[in-house]
Amino acid sequence: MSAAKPRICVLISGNGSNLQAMIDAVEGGQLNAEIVAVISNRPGVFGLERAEKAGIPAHCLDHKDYPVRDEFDAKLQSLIDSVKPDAVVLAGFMRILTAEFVEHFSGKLLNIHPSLLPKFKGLNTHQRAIDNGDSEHGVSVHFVTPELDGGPVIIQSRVPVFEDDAASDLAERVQEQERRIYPLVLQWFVAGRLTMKDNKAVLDDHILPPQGYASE
Ligand SMILES: Nc1nc2c(c(=O)[nH]1)N[C@@H](CN(C=O)c1ccc(C(=O)N[C@@H](CCC(=O)O)C(=O)O)cc1)CN2
Ligand SMILES: NCC(=O)N[C@@H]1O[C@H](COP(=O)([O-])[O-])[C@@H](O)[C@H]1O
Repeated sequence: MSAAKPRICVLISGNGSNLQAMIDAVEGGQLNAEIVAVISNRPGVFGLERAEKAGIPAHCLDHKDYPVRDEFDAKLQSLIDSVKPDAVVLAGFMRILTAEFVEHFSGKLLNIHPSLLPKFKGLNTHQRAIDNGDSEHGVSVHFVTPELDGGPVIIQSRVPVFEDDAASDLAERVQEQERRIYPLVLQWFVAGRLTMKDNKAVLDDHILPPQGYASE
């Protein structure tokens, strides 16, 4: 009998391009895990269709049904616990999570953020980089902590910003890197090579620098 694979629960809010990269990596053998559930806080998003097409249980927990943030997070936590994940992966998930929720999943809660953290925490990162006149931008994968986008960075990938870039152009360039690095990080995690210790990201027993592992 084959050993059970590490279990990943993915949280989304929209298109699901990062989810699709994970699905493709599982199906292609680059990610040795099982995506056991996809949960969206918004109904009718394409990411839910991607999950259903891949035969993955897809759930919508509409945050609009829970005006109180703590109640939404408690319901979300209970749903996630029911699938017994080894990793909880935020992939375009657009809700700020309460400290209680984050602590409950501490050390196995990851996020991908479309900026070179600590620059541009929060939203609208591509337009902010353009407005700031930056010549370089990128993406960070990090462990999630209660501080919004403040968790220890695991890896970053950089892209150029061109003078005639619109935010959509830059987003496309960044998302090409996202699709490359997130499955890689998840494989590190499910293989037991990546952990969070004392609010630091540790890969193969080496504490990673603030910018994380330097991706080519
Ligand atoms: N406690 C934490 N929660 C979350 C983190 C985190 O690091 N700590 N990462 C974010 C992901 N994220 C950026 O990568 C992010 C998501 C959402 C928001 C935000 O302002 N959300 C608003 C609603 C916005 C909307 O619905 O369009 C809100 O929750 O009120 C900022 C950054 C995930 N959560
Ligand atoms: N603050 C979180 C955030 O902005 N996440 C960003 O949402 C986009 C859509 O993701 P998706 O195509 O995987 O749904 C991605 O670029 C991701 O970095």
